[in-house]
Amino acid sequence: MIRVENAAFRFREDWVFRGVNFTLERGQTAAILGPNGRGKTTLLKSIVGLLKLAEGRVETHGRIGYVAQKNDMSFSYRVLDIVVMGRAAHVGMFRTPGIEDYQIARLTLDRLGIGGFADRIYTQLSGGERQLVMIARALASECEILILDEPTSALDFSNQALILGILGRIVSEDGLTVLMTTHVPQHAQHLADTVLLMHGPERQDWGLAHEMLTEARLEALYGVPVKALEVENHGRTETALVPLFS
Ligand SMILES: Nc1ncnc2c1ncn2[C@@H]1O[C@H](COP(=O)(O)OP(=O)(O)OP(=O)(O)O)[C@@H](O)[C@H]1O
Repeated sequence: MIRVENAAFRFREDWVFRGVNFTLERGQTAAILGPNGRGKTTLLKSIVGLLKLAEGRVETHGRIGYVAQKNDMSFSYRVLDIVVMGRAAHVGMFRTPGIEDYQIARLTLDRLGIGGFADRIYTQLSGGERQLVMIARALASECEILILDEPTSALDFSNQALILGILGRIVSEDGLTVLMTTHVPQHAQHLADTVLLMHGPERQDWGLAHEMLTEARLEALYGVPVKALEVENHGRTETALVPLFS
């Protein structure tokens, strides 16, 4: 569970956001959308405790796994060792990871379909491959809350589908609570129960995904026309949200 009450943050005198309120229940998924620079990353960092709110409070129940937007690790670690780092909370101080930690790390890589990366050097992977490894590291921590900052931004269509599928599965199978940012309304529509639209420092709209992800609300958010098109997907009728560029 994540509860955010009256949260506000500022860099020097500039408010990034004020009066953010929402409660994300255990086992639910929420997506945060908004134009660049509206404070999505800052809000996530405030929730995981990397930044301190100027006002308000955050309450979380359960271990948090956090996947940051940028993961420019410069050390030439093996992928398996990076994923094992996700086990830190289970390993304890002044101890080294054991066989079970390595087994869990390997199983997590397999679950993401990247078991073959285990012995590769992280810095030699592509941006999308690194993103998958960072998600594996967070999942290996056996977290109860997974917080992801644009988890699909560097991924091709096939890996977007893979990650959306995995996130959907871990919510239904493991009961994880997931909070993610995205610039793709379609991804929010696919995964999220609830959505936070960050318009600007004083305006954030929180509500059920189908109430937030509408043509009118997305047009107001991004300032470009958005069309909701009905499409067939595996026998189901879905709405595809498409921005129109002039
Ligand atoms: N360390 C910092 N010092 C001062 N201002 C900052 C700092 N980090 C971020 N900001 C500013 O805070 C605002 C919010 O940034 P943030 O990265 O949270 O936005 P975002 O919505 O995640 O953007 P994007 O979609 O581009 O990732 C921006 O105006 C940014 O310039």
